[in-house]
Amino acid sequence: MNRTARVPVTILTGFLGAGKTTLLQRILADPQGMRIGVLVNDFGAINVDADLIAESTGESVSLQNGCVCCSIRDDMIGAIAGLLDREPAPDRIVIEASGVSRPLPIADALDDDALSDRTALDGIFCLIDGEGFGSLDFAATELAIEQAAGSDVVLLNKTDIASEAALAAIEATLAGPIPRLRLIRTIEGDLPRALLFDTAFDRTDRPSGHAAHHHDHGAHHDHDHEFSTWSWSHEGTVDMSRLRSAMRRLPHDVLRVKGILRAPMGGRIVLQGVGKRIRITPEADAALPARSSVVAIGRPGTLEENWLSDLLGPCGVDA
Ligand SMILES: Nc1nc2c(ncn2[C@@H]2O[C@H](COP(=O)(O)OP(=O)(O)OP(=O)(O)O)[C@@H](O)[C@H]2O)c(=O)[nH]1
Repeated sequence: MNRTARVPVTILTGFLGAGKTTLLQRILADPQGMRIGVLVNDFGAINVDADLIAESTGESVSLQNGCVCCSIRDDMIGAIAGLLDREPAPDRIVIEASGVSRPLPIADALDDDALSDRTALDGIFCLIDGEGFGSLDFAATELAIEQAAGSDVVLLNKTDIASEAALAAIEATLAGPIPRLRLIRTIEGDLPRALLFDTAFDRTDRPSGHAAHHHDHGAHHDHDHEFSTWSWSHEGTVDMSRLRSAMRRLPHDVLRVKGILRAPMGGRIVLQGVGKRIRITPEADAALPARSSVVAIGRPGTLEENWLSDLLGPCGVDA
């Protein structure tokens, strides 16, 4: 790509656990000759997503402990500029927003003086969890719809485990607030590359980030009031059966839990929980992580400060 050309930027958004990292891993597993710069934002203190994609790309930046659409917006602008400055520069950039962020303020940030001459917004994709959407509380449903409304295309994901009735209900729910809804049903974010990149979406009917959702950067908007995160970290390995038992006792108020843990026999254990669906996957061939780390996200005030450490502490084997 010509160094003076603007680098296309794709934004992946969608509520917690909808499948953004899975789609990003899919893109990076088959970059089709492109050098892809990646920015991964995790709302919690530990960026599990960054570790999950780290083996696929050397061109990634991770931002955690805040949301790129508001509290760490300036960090995002600096991080994207940093990606563009790398030698060789990326051919395109993919941003995985945190599950609680709105996409339009991220798109607006590309108009910042530091980026406007160097980047061009390509597409905004919103993943929706076809199986879990119906169980979201009111506020989370609203946020997911807002994310979808601010996107070019909705990827109605997890269609392998969602009922046809659930999928049809989601489509009907989105069609109301989003008159020109473009929706594609997917499994693990799988869609043809031609639909993902260089799509030249018509955005004339889309309001700008600020108009779209009264999103005040700064004092009035702060995800800390909407979501809380809890983290647990342990230097040693983790006992699988105790971990399984702990996850059976995961409080219902937890919206999302994920982690990468040190496996006793070497390798790692990937923990993924979205709502009631928990997946614990031993990956014996993966590199042993430096430590075991788990992050959980829920609503403020629903759980004690130390609940995650109390739950997972007994799973730790050695330090
Ligand atoms: N059955 C099924 N599982 C899926 C699909 N897509 C993703 N998953 C699983 O859903 C869980 C969450 O997926 P992620 O890709 O980590 O979701 P995310 O949107 O990046 O999550 P956050 O970054 O925490 O918001 C993981 O266990 C995935 O393997 C799908 O189409 N079908």
